[in-house]
Amino acid sequence: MSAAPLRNDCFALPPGVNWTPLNEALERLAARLHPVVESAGAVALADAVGRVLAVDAVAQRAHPPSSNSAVDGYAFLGPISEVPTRLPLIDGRSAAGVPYDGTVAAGQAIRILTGAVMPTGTDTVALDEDSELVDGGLLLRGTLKAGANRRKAGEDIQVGDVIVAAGTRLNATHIAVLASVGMGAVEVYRPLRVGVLSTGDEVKPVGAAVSDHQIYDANRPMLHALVARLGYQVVDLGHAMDRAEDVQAALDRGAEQCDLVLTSGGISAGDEDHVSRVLKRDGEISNWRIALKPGRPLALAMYRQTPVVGLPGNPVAAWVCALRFGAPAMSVLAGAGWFEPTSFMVPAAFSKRKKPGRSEFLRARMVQGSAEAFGSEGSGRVTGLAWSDGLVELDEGADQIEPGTPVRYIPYTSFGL
Ligand SMILES: Nc1nc2c(c(=O)[nH]1)N[C@H]1C(S)=C(S)[C@@H](COP(=O)(O)OP(=O)(O)OC[C@H]3O[C@@H](n4cnc5c(N)ncnc54)[C@H](O)[C@@H]3O)O[C@H]1N2
Ligand code: MOO
Repeated sequence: MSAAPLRNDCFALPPGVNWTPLNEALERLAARLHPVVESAGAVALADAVGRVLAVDAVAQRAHPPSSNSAVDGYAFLGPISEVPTRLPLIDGRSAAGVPYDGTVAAGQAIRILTGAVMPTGTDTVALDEDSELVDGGLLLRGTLKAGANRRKAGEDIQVGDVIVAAGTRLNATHIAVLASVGMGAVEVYRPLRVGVLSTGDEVKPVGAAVSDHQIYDANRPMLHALVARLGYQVVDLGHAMDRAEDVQAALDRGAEQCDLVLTSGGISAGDEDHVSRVLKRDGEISNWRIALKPGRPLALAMYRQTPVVGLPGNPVAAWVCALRFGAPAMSVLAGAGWFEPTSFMVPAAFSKRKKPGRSEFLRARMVQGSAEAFGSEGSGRVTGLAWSDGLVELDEGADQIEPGTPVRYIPYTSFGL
């Protein structure tokens, strides 16, 4: 079954909306999107990491499947309330994978190893370290509650439990849970196909011969790496010159091959901003004027039924917008739902005067519990990207930041990186 496409007017702004606060813009975007991928059927667990679960995974087996010992020691019927207590040891033992198939009478004990099934008649285990063996019997000098050191059957997972919910992007921890109940395959969505397009007459691909008036394309490799790391299928739409035909041809390919297209550059109101122009002419574009630095010019458009996120050309602005808007948007389209990145209030290790009335993102990194900010806020300074391990998000109201002022730090890992 194929998923419904987004509506053409899905990014339209209400009349009269001018500068939109960041949080409002994010809420509005979250509300406009829905999943566009369909189930890809079952994939083997070994191939499932990074994929998004399409249906709830329901346990067909309990975990643990039977009561077993958490420790190496001696099993018997508890409790032990009077000390010292002597219990005769029976001949036999229960080991992991080799259960004891007899019954242990009340008042007797049996050797047991970690992970071994509790023999019939036992419910309690004394640790080796708390046990003394005297004349072939077990001598206990401490009391023990009934059930001590025993893991009950099904205490972790019961048959019928939803162990991983639909919409979860599977990581190693989910794989462990699924494997623990023997699920060898899971039903996942097909990966989201994300097109990446660079624009601009001055932009040349890495490897090309360049003159001083030209720059290497940093955004496309950056966005490729980001999209791939987030678990999506990258579709390289290449680079378009500042000509409507070029941009249109690239967007046409994007609309045919992708669920979403990320472009960079050419979206402000300049003479050569052909991305905006083509999207306006042949699609439905909405220039979201977000009260945000960097990343003011963010264009959201529908082009031949395909959403297009027009990122600013400056690499730092493209990065910030791709993370803060792009990553949660792609997550919704891919079936994994919108997310707000986990953030931490930490003391600033820097001073800054900020214009109130807009949100700002600084490239930041944590050093000894405080957030340092990159020395320059220039949106073309790519070195600050690699220097940083996250962003500091300053809200609209913030004005003067001093060392020690609490600021919101968002590690890059919070975006799924
Ligand atoms: N009069 C105004 N001019 C500008 C404004 C404004 O509000 N009024 N905003 C500035 C801001 S902020 C940004 S960000 C840029 C955004 O403009 P575009 O998205 O149209 O981007 P371009 O003009 O095409 O490029 C901006 C900058 O980035 C470089 N670039 C572009 N693509 C790449 C790439 N793939 N790899 C590396 N660098 C790239 C490009 O050479 C420019 O230097 O507009 C400002 N102007
Ligand atoms: O989006 Mo622009 O970079 O604010 O630098």
